[in-house]
Order: sequence, then C-alpha cells, then structure tokens
Amino acid sequence: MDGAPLLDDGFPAARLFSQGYSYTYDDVIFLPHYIDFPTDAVSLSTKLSRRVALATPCVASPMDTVTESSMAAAMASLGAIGIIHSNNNVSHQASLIRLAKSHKIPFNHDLIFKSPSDSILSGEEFSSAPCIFVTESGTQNSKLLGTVEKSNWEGLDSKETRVSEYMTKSSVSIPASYSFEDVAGYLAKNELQYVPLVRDNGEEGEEIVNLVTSDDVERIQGFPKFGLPSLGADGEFLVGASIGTRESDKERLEHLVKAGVNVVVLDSSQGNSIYQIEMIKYAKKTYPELDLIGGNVVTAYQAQNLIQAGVDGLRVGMGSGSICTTQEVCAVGRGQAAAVYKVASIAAQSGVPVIADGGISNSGHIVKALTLGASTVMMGSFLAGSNEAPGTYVYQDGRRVKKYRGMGSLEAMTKGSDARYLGDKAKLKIAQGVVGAVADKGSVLKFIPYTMQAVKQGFQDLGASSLQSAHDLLRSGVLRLEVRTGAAQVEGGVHGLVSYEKKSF
Ligand SMILES: NC(=O)C1=CN([C@@H]2O[C@H](COP(=O)(O)OP(=O)(O)OC[C@H]3O[C@@H](n4cnc5c(N)ncnc54)[C@H](O)[C@@H]3O)[C@@H](O)[C@H]2O)C=CC1
Ligand SMILES: O=c1[nH]c(=O)c2[nH+]cn([C@@H]3O[C@H](COP(=O)(O)O)[C@@H](O)[C@H]3O)c2[nH]1
Ligand SMILES: [K+]
Repeated sequence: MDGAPLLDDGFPAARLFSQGYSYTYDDVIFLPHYIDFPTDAVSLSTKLSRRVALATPCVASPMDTVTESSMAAAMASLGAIGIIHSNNNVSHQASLIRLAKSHKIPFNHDLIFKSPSDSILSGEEFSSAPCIFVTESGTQNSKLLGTVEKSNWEGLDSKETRVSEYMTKSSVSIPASYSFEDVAGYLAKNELQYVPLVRDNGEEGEEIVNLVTSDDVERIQGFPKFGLPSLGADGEFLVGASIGTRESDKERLEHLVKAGVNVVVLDSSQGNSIYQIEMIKYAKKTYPELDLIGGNVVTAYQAQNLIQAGVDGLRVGMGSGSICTTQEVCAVGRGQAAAVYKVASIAAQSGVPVIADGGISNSGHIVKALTLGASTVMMGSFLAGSNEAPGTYVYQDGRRVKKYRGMGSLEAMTKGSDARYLGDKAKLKIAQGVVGAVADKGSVLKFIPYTMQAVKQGFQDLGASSLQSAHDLLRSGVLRLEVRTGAAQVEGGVHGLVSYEKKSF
C-alpha cells in the first residue's frame, strides 16, 4: 500500500527475536497486511543453494524412512527436491540417485527379477508389483524374456518349478524416456494393464528401471496439475544426497558425483565443527561446480563459520524435528522460529539460502519458516507416511501407518551409521532420536500441491507475492509479529467442539 503510513502495531522480527526467548513456529503469529493481488499471483520459486533453483520450496529430508528414489523422483516432479540418505553403502546410495534421475515419471515400483532357472517360492514376491520379470541373468540390467503374474504362479503344483516353464514369454517394454502422458497413451492404445520402462545403457545393454500400471495412470490423472519439474542441465530430475564428515565420506562423495548428484548435504546435528569445515574445504576444492549445503546450525556464529568455509546453502535446526531428542539428551538447540530468523539474517548478507529443517507439521509452519527468512523447508514426518516414502504400510490400532525413525535412533544407528556413533573408539551408544510411525497420508503428488496452495494463501494475507517480497517485508520491519500466549494458541486451534472432522482438501 504505497504511501500509506505504517501504524505502529505489533513487533518487527528484529525486536521480537531479541528478547531472550527461544520461540518456535507455534509461539509466534504474523499480523496480516494488505492484499493487492490474487492468490495465484504468488510465486514460491526459490533457491535451495546458490546455484540450485526450485519452483517449489520443499525438500525431503535425508532419512532412511523418508527419501529414496521414489520420493526423490516425486519431489522433483513437483518442482521440489529430495535428498537421498546415506544410511547405506555407497553403491546403494549411488544406485538410488541414478534410479531417481533416470525417471521421467514421478514414482517407482520395487521390481523383482528372476532368471529362467529360478523358482518363486513365496507369494510375497508379488506384493510390490503386478508381475515378476524374467531376464536372461535374473538382474535388472539384462535382457527381458518374459513375466510371471501371481495367477500364473498360484496354479502351479510345485512351487519349485523353474519360471521358464510357466512364464509368459513377452518382451514388451517402452523407453524410460517416455513422459507420463506417452506411457498413459501407450497403455490405453494397446489395452495393457502394465508396461515396463527400459533404459538403453549403450554398451552395457538394457536396464528395466520402472513399471507403470493402468491403476497408476488413473491415480496420477486424479491429482492436481502442478508447476514445472526440477530438472538439471542434463534434462534429468534434480536429485540431492547426503554424506557425513568422516574420511570415508570423501570416497562416498566421489561415487555420488559420478552418479550425477546435483547437490550434496553435509549431514550433522552440529555442523560447526572442524570435521565439517575440513570437508567443506576438500569438497569445494575437488568439485568446485557442485553445490554444498552445510549444517545443521542454529546460531549466527555457527552460520558465519560455515559460510566462510564456503558452503552454498545452510540447513537450520537442532532438536526441532518430530523424532529428535537432542535438546533433551544434550541440552543444546534452539526454538526453530528463532533459529531460522537468526541464521537467515546472517546468511542473507552473503546470499546463502537457508533450509528450515524440522518441526514442520502444517502449511502454517511452512509460511512461518519461509517468511522468517528461509528459502526452503526440509521435512521428515510431513512426508514419511506418504506412498513415496520407503517401507510398507502396516496396521497399528486399526490405523494404516508407515515407520518413521530418527537417524540418531538406536535402530537407525545399528543399521548403517555405526561408524558415525561408535566411530572409532567410543563404546557407549547414546540415542538422539526415536523410532515411531506416522499415518498414511496418500501421495505427495496430491498433498504437496494442496499444501503449497495453502502457503500461497498465507503469503497473500501477508501481502507478499514472492519469497523475496516476504523477506523484504521481514527485513524492512513492515512485517509485524506477536507472541501467542497459551490461551491465544488454544484459541487459534479448533476448540470448544464436542467432535469434529478435520479435512483440509
Ligand atoms: N537436526 C537435528 O537436530 C539432529 C539431527 N540428527 C541426525 O542424526 C544423524 C546423525 O547426526 P550426528 O550425530 O550429528 O552425526 P555426525 O556424524 O555429524 O556426528 C557424530 C559424532 O561423530 C563425530 N565426528 C564427525 N566427523 C568426525 C571425524 N571426521 N572424526 C572424528 N569424529 C567425527 C561428531 O563430532 C559427533 O561426535 C544425522 O542424520 C542428523 O541429521 C541427529 C541429532 C539432531
Ligand atoms: O535429534 C534428532 N535425532 C534424530 O535421530 C534425527 N533424525 C533426523 N533428525 C532431524 O529431524 C529432521 C526432520 O524433522 P521433522 O520430522 O520434524 O520434519 C531431519 O531433517 C533432521 O534434521 C533428527 N534429529
Ligand atoms: K524434538
């Protein structure tokens, strides 16, 4: 509202966050400003790091119950990005990157391969896809000979029978370069229930990388159409990956770069360490073209050290995650709203984008994170119950759930990251996270577009038509906030009803 005087009401962020309180998202509320544009005029396009631009400001966390190839492909298809976790051996992590990057469609099935002389002993092998593929060598990178559907297998007298004796001989497939629309058209025209997607790896032969069913097509066509995908210069999906700060992570990094990773996150709860700073210097010297995100940090001092070491992005949050126990165990961390505001204020001076990591459980938290200076939000629990998260659904007290666990939980540490914890000499293992479960949320391809629409509505109420304009309102002091008392927080939620159903879209 050009020219109108700003009546003094509420607190500018600089004043609110200098009172000595570790505020988080739920503690604060923005005062609405002036609307002079429609919701659809809001652009959420942003930067993950200095050179990686995104149309959608969302990042899937590098956790083994959140981001593998399906999540990374789906997030990229939405204009966002997924960071593939490193709680695995490096060849597996590299293969997950390659798989996500080889996709043109936003999901994948876990495929099972057999050689002609194999047998199928359990019906469970059919649980992840409508058929088992028979290839010359029984691996993914081998010539397709035929398929076995569960109905072919169920009728067998002996499950020991070799698959060559009852498979359907067929090598129908289409190139992995087909777009979703091309695949949908092919299935419809040929009246097929499913078709494998095959990538030609030149001299190394063909590789079956995915499968699309007519049910997938129907499901995806029901989802909202949404923005531009995140693509690299190679035309493939943008995919990130995490590494640690041990000596062995240098070799891991080399493999990730060979696999085509677009951005790397140094994954640590306290990033301001000699280990991380040395790794930043090494990585920037060895791969100057690769964007490197440091963290985690929650203070201006920590941020400044990593910026000076050369990071291209910062990840902010310590103990704010839904599965985190760091603040309880170690007594360090910060309320996430204060952490994002303080770190973003210093990072903005060097043009380093900030990721607000952890503690996001609704669209309002995303509006708060982005308006307090973050360029993207990183999410674990918000994405963990989705179809695209690793793992299978199980029933718990009648609810369909998926496992979600902290990367510092005992279970995750024992799976792969022992070196990090027991490292070398330490004998006592201390968890800084828990193992839990989250409710089935359906597909990220559906709920992320709706969530982003809600975020745009929040931006409109603030009078911010872009992230840049939100940050300008923040730093000029035009944006005003207040702390919500306990009663105000209760009032701001649903209250006083005997029962209700909360359906957001
Ligand atoms: N954001 C958060 O609040 C938290 C996140 N986490 C997650 O849990 C996982 C593990 O985090 P961290 O325990 O911080 O892992 P980390 O690998 O950074 O640290 C584990 C231990 O190894 C030490 N260390 C690291 N590099 C070393 C080197 N080169 N030589 C000797 N010692 C070295 C560290 O100082 C620390 O004591 C990550 O995925 C992280 O994101 C865990 C706790 C809190
Ligand atoms: O204290 C912790 N112990 C852990 O075991 C752990 N695992 C993940 N993280 C961090 O939590 C973030 C995800 O948080 P949300 O589920 O709230 O999105 C992630 O993005 C991480 O920053 C951990 N923090
Ligand atoms: K927590």
